[in-house]
Amino acid sequence: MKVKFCGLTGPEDISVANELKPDYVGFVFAGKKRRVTDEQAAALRSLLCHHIPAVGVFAAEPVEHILQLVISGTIQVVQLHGREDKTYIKKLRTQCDVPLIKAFSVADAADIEAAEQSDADLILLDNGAGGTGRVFPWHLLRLIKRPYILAGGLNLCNVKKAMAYAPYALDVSSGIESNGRKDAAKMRAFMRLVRSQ
Ligand SMILES: O=C(O)c1ccccc1N[C@@H]1O[C@H](COP(=O)(O)O)[C@@H](O)[C@H]1O
Repeated sequence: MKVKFCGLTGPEDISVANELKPDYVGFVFAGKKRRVTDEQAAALRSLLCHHIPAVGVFAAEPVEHILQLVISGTIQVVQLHGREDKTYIKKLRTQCDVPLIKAFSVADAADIEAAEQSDADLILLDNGAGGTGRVFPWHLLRLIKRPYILAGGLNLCNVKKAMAYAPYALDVSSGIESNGRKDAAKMRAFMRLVRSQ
């Protein structure tokens, strides 16, 4: 099962990622808590093992900005975490040829249905606006019929249960932090739990 470590902000986080080799790392260009500037993200990308794709996480970002980050090689995958509609996705697709992840906040069966109809390459199921550290009602996952990334409140206590739903990937941010910063011990423990399966 694939793993994405999201919201990396410092060189020390990248060292741990290079050691653990998650399938993706995420740089957040949205919200306040984990937001990085273009320059910070470019510096982090230059330290990151070149086999690990960097995912840019955005919320209703101008397409031109995303394009700049793709062209400069700062990010290799785009994750849309806002209310981007089909027109936005079409515009992005015509201008940049990278895998596209669309996040959906899940509260009920209608949200699952909306996610299933997405034009994105992969859908990501989350609770709320992203980075909240809260889970959504996982029993709704039995309704989903396409591969998905499971996000929202994953941590060392619930990751095994999450894996039983067999998502394409697990995406974790808050659950591998202590005092608002990435915690190397939690990152290692999370990866151990996933890879020991
Ligand atoms: O992490 C953030 O600060 C963030 C801000 C705005 C949009 C998305 C954000 N992160 C995404 O949130 C999920 C899960 O986070 P958590 O494990 O519940 O903290 C993940 O997809 C991040 O990419």
